Amino acid sequence: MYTLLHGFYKYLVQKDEYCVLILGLDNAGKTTYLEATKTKFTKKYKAMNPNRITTTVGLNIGKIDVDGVRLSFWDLGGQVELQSLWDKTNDALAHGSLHLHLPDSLTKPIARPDYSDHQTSGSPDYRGPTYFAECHAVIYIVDSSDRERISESKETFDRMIASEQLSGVPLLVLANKQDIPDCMGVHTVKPIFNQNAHLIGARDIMLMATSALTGDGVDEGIRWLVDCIKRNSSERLPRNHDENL
Ligand SMILES: Nc1nc2c(ncn2[C@@H]2O[C@H](COP(=O)(O)OP(=O)(O)OP(=O)(O)O)[C@@H](O)[C@H]2O)c(=O)[nH]1
Ligand SMILES: [Mg+2]
Repeated sequence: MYTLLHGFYKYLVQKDEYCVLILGLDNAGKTTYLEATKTKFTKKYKAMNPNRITTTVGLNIGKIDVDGVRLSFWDLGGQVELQSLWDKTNDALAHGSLHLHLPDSLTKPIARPDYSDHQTSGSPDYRGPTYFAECHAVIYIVDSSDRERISESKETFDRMIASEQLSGVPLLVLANKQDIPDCMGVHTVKPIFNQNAHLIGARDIMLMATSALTGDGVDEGIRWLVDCIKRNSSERLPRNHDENL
């Protein structure tokens, strides 16, 4: 009886939880965007001063509730030597199966969602689920003011979407830093990211303008993504999906 009532209570109050990876080159504005998103969707959230945001070595996590679901964001560092972690798991670091020249802080396990359900302790080869396999959507952030690195950003994007583990996952590409005069507008960034469209496959994809610094475009992007995640939820079930309910 208790189990039944508890299950019913959970059904009433528990929100479906989905994970969103925030990726892009270093300096694209990922962490600033995560702060802007938390500010937009969390009442009384005290945003961090953008000047105090430093380059990410490891992972930042943030949660928001929007349109009846909970989104958990994983904001990973974009520096070249950190990109190889995008399709890995923290457990690979913990087991020493990666041999990268990384700062000490990264050779220790970094904070990330609790995957204890999936752990099979004792196996040195255990790799666990990867960020790519576990996420429900990807936000890819582009620095629209950096013409010199736009092709590097596109190449990195192509490598990312070629991953089988991301197939069918909705993608929101953000042409960020639109507040900077003379930045590339959507009409310039879009055709660049539309090249090699065959790699994109069958999935929802949208390119939008945004400024993580002013918050412009944050709301629209997140609401679009939530609609796509909900539509795709029979393919990628929410994290807290309970088959007994
Ligand atoms: N003008 C302007 N500056 C921005 C915007 N978004 C981010 N920045 C600046 O760009 C720089 C890098 O921002 P971060 O958020 O740290 O970039 P990141 O993508 O997280 O970088 P890594 O953690 O190294 O991967 C900072 O100086 C930010 O203030 C924006 O929309 N407009
Ligand atoms: Mg960062």
